[in-house]
Amino acid sequence: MTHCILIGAPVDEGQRRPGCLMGPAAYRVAGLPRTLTDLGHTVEDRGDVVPAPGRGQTCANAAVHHLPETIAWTEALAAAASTAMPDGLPIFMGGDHSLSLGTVAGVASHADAAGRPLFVIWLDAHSDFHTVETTTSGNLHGTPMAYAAGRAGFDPFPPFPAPVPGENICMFGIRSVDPAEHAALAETEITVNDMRVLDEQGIVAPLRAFLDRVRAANGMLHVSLDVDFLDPSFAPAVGTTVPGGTTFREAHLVCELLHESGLMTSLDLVELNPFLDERGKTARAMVDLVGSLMGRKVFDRPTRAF
Ligand SMILES: NC(=[NH2+])NCCC[C@H](N)C(=O)O
Ligand SMILES: [Mn+2]
Ligand SMILES: [Mn+2]
Repeated sequence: MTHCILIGAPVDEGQRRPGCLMGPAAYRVAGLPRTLTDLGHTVEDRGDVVPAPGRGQTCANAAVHHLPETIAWTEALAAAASTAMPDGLPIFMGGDHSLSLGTVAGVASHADAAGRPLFVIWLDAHSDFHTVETTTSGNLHGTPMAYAAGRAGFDPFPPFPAPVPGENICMFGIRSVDPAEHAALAETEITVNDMRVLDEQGIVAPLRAFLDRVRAANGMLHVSLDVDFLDPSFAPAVGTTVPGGTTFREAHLVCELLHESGLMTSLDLVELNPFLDERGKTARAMVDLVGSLMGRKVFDRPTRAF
């Protein structure tokens, strides 16, 4: 039994397709709280985070939009995350992926204070490894992984509290990487399990290899699940669809293995844009995946000893 803390993060400023701000409401309507209580967990809904007004920060990259608002979200969500961590498992209901600038910062400062290493698994079509200086779209939802890894180029932001070492980061499902991200990733120890790796090796071996490392280090594990990790055929409600995503079964297998590991300590659900959905099917698919992440299975089998 886990105490689940729902935190709404209606962030829309990190991209240009309005609608992600409706995400937290869609998760509630699609039955996220009930799914968790049916699995025997307790649920506390802390409502939606409200950021302070933006303070007018600027940067040299003219493409960047909504910088002050995104910094305000980052500060508010980092505070909400570090406050929630000692109380249970925070589940951040987004909101676009720029919300992870804040959630991972808050989780990282908690892990640092607890003296435990933080690991991050990034379930996404994109690497989100731009900085404020390198993004060409100017959409800051393309930057949170670089911020968490401690890349330079985030001057207007608060310094990231305890940068996550590249060895502790695993990207999964990747199939869209911009040239500047590619060059920067090549300089890191980050594991990039792109779709080619998953096509060749399947889900289980690469995921278990990472989870074994988290366990061996007694690490905390932040899971960041972007809707576009999923194939758009069953999860269309996202502004940045990329064909060739994980199938329904592959995505559930990822979630089942994460649950079996018992390692997840915080979760982001990001990029759901209910305005682009078809009768709530993507919201429901995401809620079902959280069910698998939190212990729903078809049959109980003895879990593999890690
Ligand atoms: N969280 C996301 N969906 N990110 C998509 C980023 C796409 C592209 N790399 C950009 O920077 O604009
Ligand atoms: Mn993303
Ligand atoms: Mn993405």
